[in-house]
This record gives sequence, structure tokens and C-alpha cells, in this order.
Amino acid sequence: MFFGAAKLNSDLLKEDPMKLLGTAAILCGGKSTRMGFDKCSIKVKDRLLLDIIIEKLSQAFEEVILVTNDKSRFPNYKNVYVDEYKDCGPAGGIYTALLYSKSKYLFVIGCDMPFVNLEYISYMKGLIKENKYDCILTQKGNWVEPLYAFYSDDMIPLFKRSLEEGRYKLIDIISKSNYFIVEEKIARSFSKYLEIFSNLNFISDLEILKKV
Ligand SMILES: Nc1nc2c(ncn2[C@@H]2O[C@H](COP(=O)(O)OP(=O)(O)OP(=O)(O)O)[C@@H](O)[C@H]2O)c(=O)[nH]1
Repeated sequence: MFFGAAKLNSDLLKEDPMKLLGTAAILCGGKSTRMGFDKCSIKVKDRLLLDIIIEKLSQAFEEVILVTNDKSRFPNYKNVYVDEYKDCGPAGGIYTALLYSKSKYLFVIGCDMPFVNLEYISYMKGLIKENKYDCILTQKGNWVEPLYAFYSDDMIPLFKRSLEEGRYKLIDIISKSNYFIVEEKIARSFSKYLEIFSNLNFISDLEILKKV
């Protein structure tokens, strides 16, 4: 067991960083029903929140890709991919991102998650370098946070099968993988009130953008 794990680690580390951990995907294909307007058009002062998220992620990833249901909404962006399976929610977006990502592990975040924490991302990257998990996510109370998480391309067949069978619930898909859940108290040491997992669903949520 030990020797198997040690061999695997060195195999992973032999790969260059781009191949292993170089890609982040921003899910931009939601319906924004609760917000009432496209969440990708949210602005912070004079800048699009989406651009702020891309800029921040670019400090930690060589490639930042967008996954959407409608490419025409993003004429000014490169690396935009369209959901292979439409209307499957975030699981559909993650599947498409895994297909097009250049790296083995993919960091996934929502376009409505304003607080990118590079230190926590770096911590999660460290876990991947040391272990062979399919997916790394974080405990949040009695729940886990499936966005702000890393997914391996080994999960592509599992995602494909689930989506084709009409099973879109991300947590159900994850539960069939070799996942690892970071304890909430560790996440809190990076983000005391877990604000890094905040997302914007309703107009009233926009209040937190003052902290960006
Ligand atoms: N690519 C892609 N992204 C999606 C899809 N559905 C949701 N997302 C993204 O996943 C993240 C979380 O989405 P939700 O807040 O659950 O859903 P939403 O559609 O944005 O908002 P509601 O319509 O109010 O539920 C956001 O970044 C969405 O843009 C989808 O079908 N495809």
C-alpha cells in the first residue's frame, strides 16, 4: 500500500505543473433565475466581477477557461467552451471543463463566487501533489462545497455516465468517486467566516461585493 502510494506520488510530480494543476474553470452557464439578470454581468465598481475572478485565478493557474451554455455571451473572452450536455447544471459545466482542460486536475469555481483565496487554493494543490484523489472539496457545516474544488480527469467517464442517465446532482456524482473532504476548521484558518465560499444568488447578496 505504502509503496504503491509513494510510486504514484512521484509519477504525479514528474509531470510539469501545467499538466498537473494548471487549469481553472469558471462556470458561467447558469440561468441566474434568482438574481433576475445574468450573473456574469455583475460589476464591482467599474469592473466585471468575472474579469476580477479571471485576473485573480490567473495568478495561480496558467489557463483559465469559461464554460457556458451560450458562447455568444462571451465575445471578448478566449478559452470559452460550450456545455456538451445542456441544462444539466454545474455538473454539466464541470464535465465539459474536464474535457477541454489541459491539466489533469481542474479547479472549478462559479462565476458568482467573488472571493478567490490563493492561499487556500495553494493548500488544496498541496493535497493533490501528496495524494491521489479524484476530487477535493471542503466541508461546510453538514454539507460540502462542490464548487471551489478540484476534480481529476479520471472522473470524466463517471460524469459522462451520470449525465447520460439524467443524474445531474453533483454531490451524487462526487459520492461515487475517490473524494477527499477538507475539514471545515482547516478552511476557516484561511477564511475565518468561510466567506471564500460565498456566492451571489439574490439581489440582496450583492451587498457582500463591498468586501471585494
Ligand atoms: N456551464 C454551466 N454552468 C452552470 C450551469 N448551471 C449552473 N451553472 C453555474 O454554476 C454556478 C452555480 O449555479 P447556481 O447558483 O446553482 O445556478 P444559477 O443558474 O446560476 O442560478 P439560479 O437559476 O438562480 O439557480 C454558477 O456559476 C452558474 O453559472 C450549467 O448548466 N452549465
